[in-house]
Amino acid sequence: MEKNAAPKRSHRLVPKDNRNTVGENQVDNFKMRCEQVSVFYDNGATKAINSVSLDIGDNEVIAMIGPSGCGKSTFIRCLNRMNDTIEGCKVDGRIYLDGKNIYDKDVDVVPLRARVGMVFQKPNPFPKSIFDNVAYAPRIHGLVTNKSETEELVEKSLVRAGLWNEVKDRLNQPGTGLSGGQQQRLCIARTIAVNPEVILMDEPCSALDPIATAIIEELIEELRQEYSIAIVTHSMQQASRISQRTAYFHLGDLIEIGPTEQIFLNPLHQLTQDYITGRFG
Ligand SMILES: Nc1ncnc2c1ncn2[C@@H]1O[C@H](COP(=O)(O)OP(=O)(O)OP(=O)(O)O)[C@@H](O)[C@H]1O
Repeated sequence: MEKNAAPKRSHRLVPKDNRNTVGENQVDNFKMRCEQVSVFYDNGATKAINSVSLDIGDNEVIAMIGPSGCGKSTFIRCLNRMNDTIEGCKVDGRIYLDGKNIYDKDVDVVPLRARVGMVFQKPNPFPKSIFDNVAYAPRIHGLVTNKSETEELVEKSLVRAGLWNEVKDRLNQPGTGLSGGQQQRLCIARTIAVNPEVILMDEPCSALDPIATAIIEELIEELRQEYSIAIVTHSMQQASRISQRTAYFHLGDLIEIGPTEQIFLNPLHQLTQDYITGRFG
């Protein structure tokens, strides 16, 4: 597409007042399947997500976009039950990970959050050494039993997060002493150290400069070869650079979902079109 050219349109757009999801919300090779997920805050007084159904595919990056307050973070927090930690928050619907509903009563959230890891907006290393930041969770989950196994896993995770060369000579220094971009890669190393299947990222670059952002984006593309990644981003450029599919949310509704290129070049819904052309957001 020519720079600044208007998206081409070969169809009538679905009107704004129609809040049914348009586009293909399911994929054949899904890792997670969400069915009619609704989320309420304040003991049911506020509905933040309204019956959202979508799949997270194997080895894909799916971007969640939409105006502030539309429910992107609330939605991805459902995928590893992080909303359980918020008092008065209730989640309805079903979310399957490899065929098992993660909201079933017999699901233990500790191993679930290892399988579905999360990287937050603000890098949040533990107040520990770089080494212990990465070693902490594998030790707790019993993935390592001795020093050499731990060293091997820490190195492997830091290599995969693209941080090893920068920190290998100062592993005993505090993680909090790294730059913001390095801290975020440390948090990614910490997440992948427990061998997750899905990685959730909630605006992982919003606190970073453009160079650190570019490094994380390259890393996300590499990680996709091994994991499924769901990322919330405010940056439409970022969504179009790194994701294969995009989900557009508006006031708690999933308005449109589909291949990223289609969402940005040829959206089906008027609300998506308004958002990507900067009419609100
Ligand atoms: N802990 C909470 N308690 C009550 N309401 C909440 C809570 N967290 C979010 N909300 C509300 O739920 C709605 C969705 O918020 P959410 O943070 O998920 O949106 P978002 O799209 O991620 O926003 P942003 O892009 O600004 O981060 C908003 O109306 C918000 O005020």
